[in-house]
Amino acid sequence: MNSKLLKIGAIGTLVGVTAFTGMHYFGCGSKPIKPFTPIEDEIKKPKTPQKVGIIGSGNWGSAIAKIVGANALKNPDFFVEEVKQYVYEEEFEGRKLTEIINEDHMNKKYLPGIELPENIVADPDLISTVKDADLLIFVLPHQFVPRILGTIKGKLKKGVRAITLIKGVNFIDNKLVLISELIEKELECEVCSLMGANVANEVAQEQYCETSIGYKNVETGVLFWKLFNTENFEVRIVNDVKGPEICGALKNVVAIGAGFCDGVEEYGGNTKAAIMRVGLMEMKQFAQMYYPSVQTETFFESCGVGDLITTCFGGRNRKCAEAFVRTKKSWEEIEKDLLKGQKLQGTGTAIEVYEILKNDNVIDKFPLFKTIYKIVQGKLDPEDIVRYDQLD
Ligand SMILES: NC(=O)c1ccc[n+]([C@@H]2O[C@H](COP(=O)([O-])OP(=O)(O)OC[C@H]3O[C@@H](n4cnc5c(N)ncnc54)[C@H](O)[C@@H]3O)[C@@H](O)[C@H]2O)c1
Ligand SMILES: O=P(O)(O)OC[C@H](O)CO
Repeated sequence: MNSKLLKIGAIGTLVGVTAFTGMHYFGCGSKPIKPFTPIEDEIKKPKTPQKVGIIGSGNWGSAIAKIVGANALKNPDFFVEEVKQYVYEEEFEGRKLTEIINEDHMNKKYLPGIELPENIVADPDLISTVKDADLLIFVLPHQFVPRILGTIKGKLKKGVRAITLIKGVNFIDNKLVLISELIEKELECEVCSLMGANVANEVAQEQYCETSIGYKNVETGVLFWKLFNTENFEVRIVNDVKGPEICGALKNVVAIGAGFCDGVEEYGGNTKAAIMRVGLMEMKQFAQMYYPSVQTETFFESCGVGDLITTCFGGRNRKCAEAFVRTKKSWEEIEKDLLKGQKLQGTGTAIEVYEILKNDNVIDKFPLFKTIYKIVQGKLDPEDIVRYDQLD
């Protein structure tokens, strides 16, 4: 990875956007602010150090705990040292997972081999994890979110702010509902999003990468930047919460299509590139159809094209979809065999997205999403992935 080149590019962009966002800490009217990297020395300290709570402790939850724990330790004026992490309790190798994390400082089930900072405290009690938190990080498979929100509703500190790292959407009462919308409605709090080209194991190994934080109020976006940004995990912030979130969910569907492509002998890199290009177009069309405020720039950030590329080459969705073609096993068996307790998100999202589009009578405008859904359901063959525009 030529990180030097990337950094020179980032500095150039910074010089450009600093002029544009010169007033970013003072507010700048209703016009969206272009994506930018905050200037560390200009970041205002919060009145009191903020207590952080993490909800989720899977593969990504653990990788992010490593970053957040280290940044909390490094910035005592901004954050309380102890960071609690809600862990869905289970036994692993004859011990409780919370005990393993707190004694060995490693999540041996979901992120083996990576040391966690000692200020990360695993807690099997959801309420005790969140009740004193000023900043809440949601990082768990999207199917568990409604139950979690029901449990913590009404039990949080006044003024709590949240960020979602969850790549998924909900289909509730025949309507598309984003995770950020669900959190905002249930908890009545401000919500940001963090999405990017971030395969958890690579982030945890401190390989250089970028990510995007979507914010509504710039002060909150900048505070979360401080919590997540590191030398090897470079965050840019975008004045668009929903755009990154929709990209994060939909790229999982395209990744399933890319995996189908990898599983069919006759298809190679060019074929996969075609699926990715059309997938990106459908992602943008979907996002802007449902949320016209989603900005075109968002698709050129790490959360857009960056994440699409990494996920179609190195992600779990891609891997499982390839295995679906090659082994002919069920999705449940593949998830169990290949992911060892981690959760496959793209198949569920392919179904949810299809139901939303079908319900709104616009499914024919999304031929690739429709074809991926049908292959997931066994109604079309994987070879049909390239015939997305010729099928009913
Ligand atoms: N893993 C990655 O590389 C990666 C990177 C970026 C974003 N994401 C996204 O982050 C989110 C979380 O993914 P992850 O990789 O941390 O999780 P994961 O796939 O490792 O999922 C397993 C997690 O689910 C928990 N769980 C199982 N049953 C549960 C239940 N009934 N209630 C509550 N929790 C339960 C497990 O304890 C574990 O923490 C997903 O939306 C994913 O798309 C993942
Ligand atoms: O492994 P996947 O397919 O869930 O993708 C992981 C990340 O979302 C890549 O950014």
